Amino acid sequence: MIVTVTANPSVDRTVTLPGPLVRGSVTRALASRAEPGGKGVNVSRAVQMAGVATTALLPARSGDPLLTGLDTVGLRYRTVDVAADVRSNLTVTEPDGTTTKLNLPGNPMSPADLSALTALIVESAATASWVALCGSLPPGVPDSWYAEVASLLAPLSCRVAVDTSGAPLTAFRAAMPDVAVDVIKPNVEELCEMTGADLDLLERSADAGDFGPTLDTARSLQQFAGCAVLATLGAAGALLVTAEGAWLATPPPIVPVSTVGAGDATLAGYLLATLDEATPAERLRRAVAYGSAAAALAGTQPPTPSDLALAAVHVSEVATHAV
Ligand SMILES: O=P(O)(O)OC[C@@]1(O)O[C@H](CO)[C@@H](O)[C@@H]1O
Repeated sequence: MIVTVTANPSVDRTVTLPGPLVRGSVTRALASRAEPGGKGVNVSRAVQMAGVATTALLPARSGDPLLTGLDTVGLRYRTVDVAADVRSNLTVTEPDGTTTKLNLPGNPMSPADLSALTALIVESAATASWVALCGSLPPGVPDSWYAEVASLLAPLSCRVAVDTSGAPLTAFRAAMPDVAVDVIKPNVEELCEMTGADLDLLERSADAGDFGPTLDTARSLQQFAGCAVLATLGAAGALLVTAEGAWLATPPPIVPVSTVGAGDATLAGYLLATLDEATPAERLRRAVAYGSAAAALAGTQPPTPSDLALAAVHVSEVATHAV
């Protein structure tokens, strides 16, 4: 059972444009779609499509359109009943796959609702092999909350994954290595936020085909935090650094349609592969196959196993040096 936590879920509205987005003008859009979203929800949806048991934990009032969406796709969830509607996040996609996202802060969460969500996580974790803590935190939730939850989960037998950004990520970084998790999934910007590495340098090197500085940065985070680091590299793929080694994976060429949820699919692929006791290289292969399959789908759709081009993902073991 993979349990996901989305403290700040969303209804994802995607608008498809016929051409490039022109700021300050009226554009006649081609189509729109609305889907249940939020990072943990997306992870759960991909896990569910793979036929593996999953429960998404989230705050939402009974009857919320997000829950109606989850009922439609048959995703199992447990909620803390809150007063306000779940936020809507807007995505605008252009024909070349350029994806622009406008995310709202979410509704303030009361201390009582937060305590109820924390208790629900601990209760659900008792039967979980993984608990994935995903996404931003709504107003009212302290930035340190993920670290608190991870500490509560530490004595349990479940493994813990963290995928967040901004202030909650900074707070989580400050709590490490005392607060231990099993895997953390930063993108390159987040990797730099966590390590103080020079984003410009990493990006310039990557553009020149040299992932060495990114790998070394991920190694230093892995050594500091003691957990696996699954770092996403956008269209270039992802890398995995563990105590045993480091691997770089590049995806097959795809026609990008919407990158929303690609990172969540990547995490889902990684978690699913661990349930099969796959080697680190194969975990990374599955992660990258999931991420690139998600980017080729419209809106926030989760990929299914039949969407994966596993054999076309190139995985190689690479050397790293701590920085
Ligand atoms: O505002 P957050 O919590 O950082 O991200 C929320 C979000 O952008 O993440 C998912 C894609 O990863 C979307 O379903 C959702 O709209």
